[in-house]
Amino acid sequence: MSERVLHGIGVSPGRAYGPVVPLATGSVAEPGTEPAAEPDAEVARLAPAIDRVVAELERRAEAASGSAAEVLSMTAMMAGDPTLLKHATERVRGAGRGAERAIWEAAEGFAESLKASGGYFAERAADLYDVRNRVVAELRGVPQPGIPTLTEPAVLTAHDLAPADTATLDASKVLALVTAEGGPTSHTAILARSLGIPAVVACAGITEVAAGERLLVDGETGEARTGVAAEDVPNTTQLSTVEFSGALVGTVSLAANVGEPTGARTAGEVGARNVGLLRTEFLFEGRQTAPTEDEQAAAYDEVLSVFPDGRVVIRTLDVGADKPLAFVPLDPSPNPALGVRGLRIALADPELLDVQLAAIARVAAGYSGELWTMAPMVATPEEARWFAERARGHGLRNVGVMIEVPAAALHAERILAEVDFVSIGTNDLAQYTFAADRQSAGVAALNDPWQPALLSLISTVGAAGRTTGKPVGVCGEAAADPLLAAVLVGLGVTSLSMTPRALPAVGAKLSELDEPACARIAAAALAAGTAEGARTAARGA
Ligand SMILES: C=C(OP(=O)(O)O)C(=O)O
Ligand SMILES: [Mg+2]
Repeated sequence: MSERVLHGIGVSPGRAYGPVVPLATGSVAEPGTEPAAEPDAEVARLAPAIDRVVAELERRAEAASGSAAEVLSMTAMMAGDPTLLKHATERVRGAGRGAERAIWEAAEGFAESLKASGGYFAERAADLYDVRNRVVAELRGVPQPGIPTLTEPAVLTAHDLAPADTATLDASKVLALVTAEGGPTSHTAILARSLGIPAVVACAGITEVAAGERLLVDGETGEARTGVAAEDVPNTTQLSTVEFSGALVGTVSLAANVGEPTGARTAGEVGARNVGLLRTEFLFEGRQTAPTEDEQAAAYDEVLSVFPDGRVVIRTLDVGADKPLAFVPLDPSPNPALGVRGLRIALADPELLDVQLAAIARVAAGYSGELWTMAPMVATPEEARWFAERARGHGLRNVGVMIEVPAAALHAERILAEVDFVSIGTNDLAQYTFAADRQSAGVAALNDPWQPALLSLISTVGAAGRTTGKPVGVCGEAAADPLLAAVLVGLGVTSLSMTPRALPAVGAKLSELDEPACARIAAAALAAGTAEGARTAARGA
């Protein structure tokens, strides 16, 4: 077992160790150029094969959610683009190609022009090759390519991953992804980050690593190492629970994001002792009437019982025109992210909020830990005061708001004068800062939490926390990136809440660092001009 280090670009943080399963997806044999005997018959085969591919991709999009669904819908649109069929048809009629060869060449032509455009467009070429391979498989009457069902946890390696494959990965079995192609804004990278799977792209030589060989992958440094014996694997990759010893972690509280009671149990199993964000939408969605105070109290109690001595931050309802509820009358908004959502619903009709606050106050009274309550989508100090008065009126203490609108970040100090704490939602703060829909893969690079402008706003909020002596949390996806977590601490953030599976890696990273180190790393990232530059500068510092 020789030790070899392969270098790529780390695009989704975390370390993993396990056996390699190479993917042969995409390796559809190239069709020959022999002339078609009956051009009309060949042309007639094209449209139905393309339609079946579009249908399959749409089916997968419906089964997926979030950015995975978005990516799959985009690929389905690419497949259904009439120009693809038109160019393939021309190749049958003009050059006498068979249907398989015709679609192959038509897709190749498009892929070449995408590659020539560079950047984001070049990375879409992988999507187009996936479409091509699927259509060829359909024409041959064989199953469309896809990821095999994994029987044990494995590191998946591939030349490149098709979005349709990445989107349907079983995150519980895939330890890490390593591809020879791709870039930081490729779909593989976007989806791996959203699934919390460590990933390395542009890793030359990875396809030569044999099936079954053990690979140690670092999604932050971009290293993939072969020949490492299990007993030599650094501790962090073996952590199954949140354990850390360093001084810094003691001063920064780490917590889990939870979206429902089963999520609370999973968080408890990996050792989380606090919940920094309990999303309460699960109680309200898919029903005809609002949940009663009793129903809500029972659900909150179930979550609290997993963290008897911890701190749980409950966020009040955060829905809007994008996720309408049967019992909340809302005007259909042409631009739902900018419409009536989050606290704005409560401002228009406080009844729903009052029932929720009453339920929270009831469980707070019997809870042995600390229960904090916060409101989403707050834009002004006035709104923060309105919420705080209402929550305190129900007897709640520790009342805060989320900072996810740039206006709130800019006036964080005035907001902190009204409430006991704030928690930064970096997912929405990025979306509103860059005017870039967080659901849209097409603008994912702008929603990169390393963007220096986003870091500037977080720094304003961190400074406000230091001035007022009040806690500043981060509960967006940014907190789950170990190096970025260090930046956030350096910017003045005092608690980090994240998907439970990220806790061991973030805990391990912070335990290596002290406050001056975090401050240095943060200063380096803040001074950078681009997200990539901020990553590189932070790593260097
Ligand atoms: C944590 C956040 O809230 P959500 O993802 O639920 O909008 C956020 O916006 O960063
Ligand atoms: Mg949000």
